[in-house]
Formats: sequence, structure tokens, C-alpha cells
Amino acid sequence: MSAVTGPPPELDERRDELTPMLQQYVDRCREYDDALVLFRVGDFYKTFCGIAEEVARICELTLIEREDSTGTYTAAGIPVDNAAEYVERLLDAGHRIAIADQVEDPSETTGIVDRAVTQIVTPGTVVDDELLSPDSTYVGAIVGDDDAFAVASVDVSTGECRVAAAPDRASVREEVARVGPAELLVGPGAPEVDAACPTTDWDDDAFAADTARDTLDAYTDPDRFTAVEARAVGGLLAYAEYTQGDDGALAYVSRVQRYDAADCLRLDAAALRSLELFENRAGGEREGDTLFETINETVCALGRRRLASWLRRPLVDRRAIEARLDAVDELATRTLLREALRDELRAAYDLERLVSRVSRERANARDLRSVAGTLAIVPELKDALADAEADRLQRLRDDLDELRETRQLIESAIVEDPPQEITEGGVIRDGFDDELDEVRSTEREGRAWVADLEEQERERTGIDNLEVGHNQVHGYYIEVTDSHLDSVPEEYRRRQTLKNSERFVTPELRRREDEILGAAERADALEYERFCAVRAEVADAADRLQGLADALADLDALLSLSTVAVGPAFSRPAFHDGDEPLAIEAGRHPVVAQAQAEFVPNDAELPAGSVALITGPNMSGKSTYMRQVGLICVLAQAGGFVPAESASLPVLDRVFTRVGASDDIAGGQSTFMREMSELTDILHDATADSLVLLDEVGRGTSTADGLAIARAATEFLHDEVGARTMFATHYHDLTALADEREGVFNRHFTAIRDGDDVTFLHRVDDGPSSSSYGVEVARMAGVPEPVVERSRALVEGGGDDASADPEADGSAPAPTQAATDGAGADSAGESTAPEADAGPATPPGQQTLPGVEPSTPAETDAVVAELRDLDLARTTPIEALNRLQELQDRVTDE
Ligand SMILES: Nc1ncnc2c1ncn2[C@@H]1O[C@H](COP(=O)(O)OP(=O)(O)OP(=O)(O)O)[C@@H](O)[C@H]1O
Repeated sequence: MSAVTGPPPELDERRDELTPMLQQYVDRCREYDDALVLFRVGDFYKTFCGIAEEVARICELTLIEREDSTGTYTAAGIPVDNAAEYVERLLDAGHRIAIADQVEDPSETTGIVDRAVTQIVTPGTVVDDELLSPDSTYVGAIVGDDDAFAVASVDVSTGECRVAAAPDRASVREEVARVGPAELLVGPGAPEVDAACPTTDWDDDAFAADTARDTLDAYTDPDRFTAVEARAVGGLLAYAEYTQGDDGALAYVSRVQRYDAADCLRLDAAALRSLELFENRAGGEREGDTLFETINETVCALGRRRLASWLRRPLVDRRAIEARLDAVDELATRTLLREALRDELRAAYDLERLVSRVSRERANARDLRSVAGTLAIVPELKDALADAEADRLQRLRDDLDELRETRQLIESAIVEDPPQEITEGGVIRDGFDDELDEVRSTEREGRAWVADLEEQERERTGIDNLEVGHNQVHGYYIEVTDSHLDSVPEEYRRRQTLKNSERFVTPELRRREDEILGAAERADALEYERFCAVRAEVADAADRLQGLADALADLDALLSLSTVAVGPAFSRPAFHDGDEPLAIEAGRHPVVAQAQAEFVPNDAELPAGSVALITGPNMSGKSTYMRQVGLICVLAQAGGFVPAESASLPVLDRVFTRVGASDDIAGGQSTFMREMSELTDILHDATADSLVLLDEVGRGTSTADGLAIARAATEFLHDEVGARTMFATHYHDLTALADEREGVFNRHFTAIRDGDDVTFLHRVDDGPSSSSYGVEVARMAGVPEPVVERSRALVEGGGDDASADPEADGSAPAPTQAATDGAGADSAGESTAPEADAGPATPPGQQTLPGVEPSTPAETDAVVAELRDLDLARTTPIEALNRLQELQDRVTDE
């Protein structure tokens, strides 16, 4: 990155010999020596020398040679009109960009136009619409003292700014993951975080206690914050100001919120990832298969961002949850009200970003009309909510600020469909400003006089084909064909001779023309002035406008939740004080169920402090089941209805997830190390109010060690922590824990086997599973047949209960049997016989593995005997494969 920051050396060395423009370029590069300077020259942002080469490479631009009296320089130019696209590429390539714009009007300057850096664009501080997704874009900052840390974040495009204290390093990491910044400032004393975004080393001084307090003082009372919080948010705001051109405090950051990270259902990075709230781990086509995209029914950008933040921070205050649910319930029941509100809200613009543009003086007339357009729906929304009963809705109705004066101001000042440009007129309405009206009427009168002139002059001179026209070079003229030149009056002055005609002006026409031009120019200037005044007045209402944006965002998010709530088989969750079981009837995974037509609903019941050990074949639905329990809890605490017939839930403080090592792509650490460090966090931090979802813990090491760790962790969670825990495992030995501990019980997923075919029922049942079907799944995944056969032989030959397995003794074809025996402490008598009886027919929603032709018993016996005698220690892989192939041929040929 350093190659493109600072001035190009060949220019820097000879600065004083360069042309004034290049001198200015070098100066801006020196001033902003940590950024790539884009230097405005006419309609382009230019870069020079080595920097130009880098920009041309990234942006696929052509390099040009620029020659002046001092030398020849390589240059590359980004067209100003579609700069956004190129800026995005440069950002993606990891550059920080300083935009040096012309800050003087070239037409009013003699000599060189002054240029200043007006904006620094970094991944976290982008404010241009073209570069921004509708989602929040945060820049975050972390700092630390000896024993305290703080995490601050700001969305420069909307002004949303927050800071939270974090008691330890793990909390910092967790909060950073939850904020999900696009860029992170790592301040002094900050712990190492594995951020999924670029990090920036920002001036340490900005985070110093006194400096940070001074910065913060321009926004709010610094005494509201602890020392470390003030350092984090003060340093961060200084950076935000720096990126916006260093013009002082950002007026649209009207509230700096302090929050407690523990005041919400805490989801750490692992939980966010494995529950796939915002990102699908599979990526690609399944990218949109996330909880957020599945339940997002918002109709405007404000609501979209709000719903995302509710999902990132579900509530933990039961009263607040119920209040949200009451509102959702009412909106779900009252279809007409819901649809009327949604229809109105569709017309809402992104008020937060508009207000921030207004405050930054970047808003144009269209933006102001969008503000007014959004204000125009407010009375309708208030009316519609007039008889709302839920407290939350009543409060929202009161918070919907009509801002009548602001709306009236914009509507009376700005024309309905204004142009993009604000300096070229056509922006301010007639009747808004006397002076402007007068100037405009002078212009209009002048033009009318000219328009009448042709008729008048024809009459006066008797020249019936006399014409009045206008061109850029000569202005207004009177054109007379050669045949009528004799009739031209005396005061006509010749202007231009054409092939068959002459063009004239008169002193009066000249005077009128000057008047028209003067008036037009004056009108444009006046309009711009008036526009800026109106914009400044709107900016004065920024606080109230942000308050309104807040209310609109809440309303849209509530409407989205209520729209989902009326979907098939959603119900309002009930909350209890935690002593009762977490109980879900016929729950569904909201994302998988949507994609899968034949999704099988499942019940779940977890008494306080219990551990459910979940066993079952691969692919039988264990992970889906556990995640669905987690997602239902998250959705419920965010204030949503849940995909279940009923749900009776405790208010959780945290959801922990630990997914299998192979499911996780970890950087740096070995997957096993990472798994263990995540497990450590869980064992340390889980409480009796937490939900712990463990999927395959201990898989990344030897079986004996893995089993030991899994068992010890389960015992600890049960005996010491008392967290509600679901543990999906392939360690069947673990299921014995249910006999030893009262709160541990077994659940399993059922599959039925018909010969070699396996059908997954995706249905959870009591008791442990007895078979894993790993070999069948391996074959389904395309593992070569010889290896599959060898594996099967090993399983059958080496397993303790080989003789109990009908397939092991070669009796073929194997009778249809339940894959699970339903045995286990809690499930005596609840066998899966009904499924077994169902025979080979494939029930809906299940996958079937293809079978192979069975062999005859005698040959199979012989082959099995040979397999047993094989000395594996002396067999190379190739020999093993050949041998397997031969053995397989023998049993299938026969
Ligand atoms: N309740 C269900 N109804 C229908 N299909 C389901 C259900 N649950 C899971 N499935 C399907 O089964 C597939 C496998 O599920 P899942 O990953 O949960 O299995 P698993 O038992 O955790 O497997 P493994 O042990 O290999 O990790 C899912 O991708 C989904 O398509």
C-alpha cells in the first residue's frame, strides 16, 4: 500500500521546479501521506507517476503521457462522473483514498484553482450512495486500559454512534463480531482481535484521554462516559471527522449512545456464524439462505437496518420482549392496518442518510424533496395508528414527528421534480422569494420582448421573411435575406454575413440581451443561495428528523415481524421465568424449512439445567434440529413469532454454539485448537440461563481423547454450569451418561434400513441411536466402492455386536429393520417399530441411499475370513485397493 501513499518521489524531489498545478498535487500528497490522493483536474481525478501506474492497473485505465514545460509525466484519470465504481475498486484493493476537489470556481479564479481534500474514503467511512449497500456500514474502534476495554462504532452515512464497555478481551472480540464493522481502528491497549475486516492504525493521540474528551465534548457531555469509553468513542469520532474533510464536529451524529453489551441476548462470532443469522457458511448460491433474509419483509432501508440490529441484539428484558410481541401480535391480527401501514412506508426514503447528507452540505434539491416526500407519509401513518392498542404502537404514534414546518419549507421552496445540479437554476419555486421572482420576471420580460420582436419588425420594415434568432457566439440577431437588404432600417448594425443573408443587431436588442443574460445569471446565483439557506434550515431540524427516522425504522421492523408472523405455522412464543422447560412443539428450522418442501417438524424439550445428547446417523438432521432450537430462541427474543406450533421459552442470556471442527474453516490456529478455545469460552462463560449447542466436540483428535473431552465437558456443563445444553455426537459411548446423571437424556434421529438402503426420517425420538450409517453416507458422497466395501467389512467384522447384526452373518437380503433400537434410559418401550413396519416405502422428506446387489453367504464368509487375516501393517494402500477390488469382485460376481 505504501507505494501509492505520499507524493511520487520524482515529483517530490523537484517540487519547486514543477508547474503550480503539480506543486499543488505534491502538497496534497504530502499532507495526506497515508492515503492515495485523487486530484481533481477538470472532469477527471488524476494521479501521476508510480501512483498512476497502480491506479491504472487496479482500475484498468489507460496510462497517458502528460507533457508540460518541466517534463513528461505518466498520468491516469478517473472520470468524475463515474468515480464511484473506480473508488470501490481501489477500496477493495486495500487503499485509503483522499479526494482532492476544486474548492474554487474556475470561472472566478485568475491563476490556478485551489484544491483541498474534502473527503477520505475508507472501507468503513464510505458515504456515497453508489458505494453503499442499504445495510449499515460501521467503522469500529477498540481501546483498552489495564483492566477495562471499550468498543465504539459509528455509521458515518447515518450518524448512528454507540459505545460499550467490555470487561475482558473475549467480550471485546464478541462485541466486534456483533457490530461487524467494515473497518476497525485498533487503538492503544486494545486486545488482538481476529476481525473479518481491514484494520487501521489511527493516530494514538486521538485516543489519549484528554484529546478524546475534547473531541467528544463537541457532541455530548463527556462525563456520561467512563474514561475508557470516552477514549474509544472520542478517538473514533476524530477519525470520522478526518475522513469527512476535517471540518469539525459532524452535526448529524446527534446522539452518542452508551450501551451495555450484556443488555441483549449475547451471540458471539461462532454463534452468529453457525446459526447463519446473516451469512450462509456455504456461500455461493446459498448466500441468501440466512435467517435475516428469510424473515426480512421490511419495505424501506430504515427498517431493513433496524431489523438487522434487532437480530444482532435480541432483547433480554422480558417486559420489553412482550411489548414488542404485543405490537407484532396486533399488527399480525389487523391485516388491513398492517397492509395500509406497509403501503405508506414503501414511500419512505432513507431518512437517516438523507439527514446526514443535508448536514454535511452534500444534499441536492432532489434529496430535500425526498425528505419532504418522507414527511408527507407521516400524517397518514399517525392516522392509521390512531386506534392502535399495543403500548409500543401508541408510543410510536406519538414519536412520529410530522415536522410540518420543515415539510412546508421544502415544499414551498423546491420545485417538484428538481434537476440533479444545484448551481444551474430550476430548483427554487416561483413565489418563494421576492428578489428571485423579480429577477426572473426581468428575464421573462426580456425574453418575451425578443419573442415579439420578429412580428414587430416585420410589420415596421415590411420585410415579411425577417427572422429573429440566437446563437452561442453572437447572441440574438435579426436575419434579413439579401433580396430585402434595401428595406433594412438605419439603426440596424451588421453582425454577420451569410451566403444569402445578413444578420443584424440593434442597440435595443443588445441592451435587452444583456439584461436577459444578467438576470439569468443572477437568478442561478440567487437560487443557489436560497437553496443553501433552505438546506441549512432543514439541517437545523436534524435531531428531530433523526428521531422520526428512528420511529419509522421501528415501525417497519415491527411490520416485517408481523408479516412473517402470519405465515403458515408461526406462533407467538410464551416466556416463563426459567424454571420451566424450554419446550417447542412442532418446531421448524426457518431457513431449511423454507427451502425444503417436505420439512419434518420436531418437538424439543429442555428442562432447566438439562443436557440432551443427540445421536443419529450422519445426515439425519441433528445439526438442523439444534440450530432450529437456537434460531427459535433468537427470533423470539428479537420480538418475533416463531416457526412452531407452540413455544414456551425461558429468557436466555447467551446462545453458545460449537460446531464440528471440519465444519469450520479456521485461519491460523489448527482447527482442533480453535475448537478447544471456543469450548473454553463456553465452559467459562455459560450460565444457567444460557443455551449451549455443541455439535461434534472433540472430533479433531484421537477417538479416545475426543470422547474423554466430550464427556468431561458434558459433565461440567451439567454439574457445574447448569446451562441448557444440546450435544450432537457420534460418540455412542457418551449416551451412557444418561444412566448416571438425572438431567442428562438421550434423543436420537431415526433412519430405516432396507437392505443397504437407508432412509432418513428426520424425526427426533427418545433414547440413543444405535447405528451411524457412516459407511452408507460415504458411499452416497461418492467414496470408491472398494473402500466402501472394505469399510463395511471392517465395521461388521470388528464391531462388538457384529453377531447381532443380521448383515454381519451374511444373511441376505437383510430384512427391513429399524436403524435405531430405541433402547436407552428414557425410551424403554418407545421403539421405532412403526417406522420399521412402514417397510421400504420412502416417507416424504427423506433421502434414500442406493443399494448394491448382495452376495451369497458362503462366498461372503470366505471373503470376510480373508479380510480378517489381512496383515494391514504390511499392506500398502495400492495393494489394499487391489485386494479390496478382488474381494469385491468375488462377492458380486457370484
Ligand atoms: N426436519 C427435517 N426435515 C426434512 N429435512 C431435513 C430435516 N432436518 C434436516 N434435513 C435435511 O437433512 C440434511 C442433513 O441435516 P443435518 O446436517 O442436520 O444432519 P446431521 O445429522 O447433523 O449430519 P452430520 O452428522 O453429518 O453433521 C439437511 O441438509 C436437510 O436438507
